[in-house]
Amino acid sequence: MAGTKALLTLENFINGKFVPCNSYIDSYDPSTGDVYCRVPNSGKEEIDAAVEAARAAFPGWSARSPQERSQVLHRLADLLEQSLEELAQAESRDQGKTITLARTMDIPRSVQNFRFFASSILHHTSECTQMDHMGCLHYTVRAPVGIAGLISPWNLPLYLLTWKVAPAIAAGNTVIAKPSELTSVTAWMMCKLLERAGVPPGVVNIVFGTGPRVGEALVSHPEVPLISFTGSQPTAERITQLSAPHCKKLSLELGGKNPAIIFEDANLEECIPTTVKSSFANQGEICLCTSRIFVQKSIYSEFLEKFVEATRMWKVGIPSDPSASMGALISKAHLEKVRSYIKKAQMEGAQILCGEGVDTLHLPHRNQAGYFMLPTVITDIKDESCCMKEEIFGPVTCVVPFDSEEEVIQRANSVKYGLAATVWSSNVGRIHRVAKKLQSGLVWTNCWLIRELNLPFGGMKSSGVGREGAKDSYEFFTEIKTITIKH
Ligand SMILES: NC(=O)c1ccc[n+]([C@@H]2O[C@H](COP(=O)([O-])OP(=O)(O)OC[C@H]3O[C@@H](n4cnc5c(N)ncnc54)[C@H](O)[C@@H]3O)[C@@H](O)[C@H]2O)c1
Ligand SMILES: N/C(=C\C=C\C=O)C(=O)O
Repeated sequence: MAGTKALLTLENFINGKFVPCNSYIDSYDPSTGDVYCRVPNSGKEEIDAAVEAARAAFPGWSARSPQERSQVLHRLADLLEQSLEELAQAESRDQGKTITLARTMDIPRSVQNFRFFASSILHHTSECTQMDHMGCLHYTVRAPVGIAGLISPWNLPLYLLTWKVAPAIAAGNTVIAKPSELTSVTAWMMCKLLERAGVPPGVVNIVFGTGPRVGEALVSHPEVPLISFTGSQPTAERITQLSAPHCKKLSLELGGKNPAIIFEDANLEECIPTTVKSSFANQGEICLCTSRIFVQKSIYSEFLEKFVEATRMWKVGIPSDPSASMGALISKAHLEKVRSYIKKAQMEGAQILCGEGVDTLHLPHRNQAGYFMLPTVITDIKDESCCMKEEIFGPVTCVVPFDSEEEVIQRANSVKYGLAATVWSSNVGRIHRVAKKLQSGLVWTNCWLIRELNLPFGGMKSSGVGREGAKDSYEFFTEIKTITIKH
């Protein structure tokens, strides 16, 4: 345990109050490797207190009209926006991402999440059917489920936490959220704004700590009927097991092994910079990042040369450097895991064209122990290699050639995941055909990560269960009832 002097110390937020914890976990600054923060190491006791608060707050909050709840969400969005710079600095320091990404993506999107659900909650309708021959009218009503358990990962901390909190409370639930123990700071900062936004005590409770301890206490609690989880597939398996005895409602947003398919008629001027970004944005730590690039044979050499050149321009720097394209990875353990994949690829005879082990990374003296690595491009690798099958979740991408449309679809689909794919071609017919055949919850063609929040977001196969979005999140965070009136 590090000395506690000058360390930022977080507290749980339960029933509208900050509450200290009996024990704490060290949290590291990824750019230096130094401990800089203490995160509550909560457990069952804290979950019990949060459940009590959420239970007490539920009748009042769920009885408010959608318009009243919407106003509260709008106020929270405004307050987050007023703190944008402070939140961006904190997110960048806590996660290792560049300040530019935190300023332009993470925090603006967190604001947008509240604004979006504040608006969408006002526009849902229900179904009604007539059965005149029986003298009956049938209709549906929806009601909030109750206490929602929300578990989020470390890669887009406030972005993904608010993507769950906003629809859950908009629909009238009360929530207990557990952010990743590796990146808890911005969630704690948001708690400071809740009272001013008009969120009543107990509506949003945030309990910090590790997955096995506080995460499992939340998932196992019999009074939490619903769990919305974003994270890895092995954790999802555990959550599914723990939820099964209670028949909980589950939403699981998991990992990916996302292909980019580049046909010979692709516009390479747009495709190359976008594919560098889709491979290495946020250090490759986005579930939607490209990690398998299939390039049609006739343009393979040209693509590879230009792609490697563009990757070498992708600057790795300290997170606070506004000119950096990539910061530090989340942890020492994760850095080692990512590096181990590169070693395995080398042992299998693959070629590392740039990055780790090939180029030299220059860092300021005080960042030498930070968790940095260069964006790395692997080629001459078999589809069966673990680098082509498993989620690496780091700045590593593999480039391989293909001959035909049919072949590339089969190869792209040959992994257990099915989250996001990109397809590059100027042939509209082909784009529609290929997009339809890919086993992927999301397909971006001639672009990447353009989000339309109204539409379903999520993966198929081992990438998850359920979808998030305006209608999908509303349906998940409510229970439907069919009522029949005989007249
Ligand atoms: N599909 C998506 O939308 C999406 C988005 C972001 C990240 N991800 C995935 O998340 C993973 C990276 O995030 P991670 O390493 O934080 O994932 P993780 O599964 O290790 O942790 C995610 C969250 O679950 C908690 N947790 C861990 N063990 C738990 C347990 N036994 N019970 C309850 N909670 C537990 C963690 O503390 C954390 O809050 C990658 O696989 C990535 O693809 C998916
Ligand atoms: N859930 C979303 C993104 C997930 C990214 C994973 O790392 C979103 O954009 O809504």
